[in-house]
Amino acid sequence: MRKNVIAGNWKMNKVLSEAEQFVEETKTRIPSEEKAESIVCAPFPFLPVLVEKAKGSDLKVAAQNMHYEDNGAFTGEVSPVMLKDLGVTHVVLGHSERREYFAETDETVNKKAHAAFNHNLTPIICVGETLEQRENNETMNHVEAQVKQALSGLTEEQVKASIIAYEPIWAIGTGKTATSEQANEVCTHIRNVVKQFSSEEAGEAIRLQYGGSVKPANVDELLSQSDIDGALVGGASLEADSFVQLAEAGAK
Ligand SMILES: O=C(CO)COP(=O)(O)O
Repeated sequence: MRKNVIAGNWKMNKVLSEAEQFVEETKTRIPSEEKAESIVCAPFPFLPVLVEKAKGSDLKVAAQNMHYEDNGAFTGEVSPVMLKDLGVTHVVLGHSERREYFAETDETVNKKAHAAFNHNLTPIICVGETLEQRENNETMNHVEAQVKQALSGLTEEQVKASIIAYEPIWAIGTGKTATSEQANEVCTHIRNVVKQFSSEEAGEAIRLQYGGSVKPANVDELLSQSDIDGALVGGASLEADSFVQLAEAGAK
């Protein structure tokens, strides 16, 4: 049985005091780690404080991006070495907003996935199609190419440990959720792609999240689907009560 993983992606929101308050309010209310994984993906400046605050609880702290090099002349960037040193456990890679606004490519996502594993960080790799691609029936091919390139060169064990978030771009922040059938159809395809690309076992083990206007009212239906093992949540993860409800849904 794959354990659900519920991750709140705060994007560029909150100030430190609000972030601290969120962790204070949620860390004792989320389900135990044996039942579901609960993660907050916070802006870089909050990470050390949040890791410290979440210590001893089941809440994990993730970064929303990182560079693939360990160190060097990359002004403004943050390395996997720095994240690991802080006690961060997961890192979101290739979010569609980074692909669109910050020139993230499948190639850099792949380099970052390798860098994450080199430093014992679990990557949450985002893939998904635009509305135009969906309307042109290109969803499956597009997502398949993104998945194959992101996972290229990883070992079977690394593929098994990866998390892929399927986030149709047209459903992000729009209030338009993919139907649970639409979401599952793509996740099933991703799982089959991983089975062919890596191994049957890796395809069974890898966890696939859905993201795009997930909220407490639709999360149960999405998580009940055969190939959806969690959610990557933007807007509805910003409030403590809503995040706790989502995390609880992951443990059902
Ligand atoms: O991009 C997302 C999570 O990474 C989804 O955002 P929303 O849940 O706000 O649609």
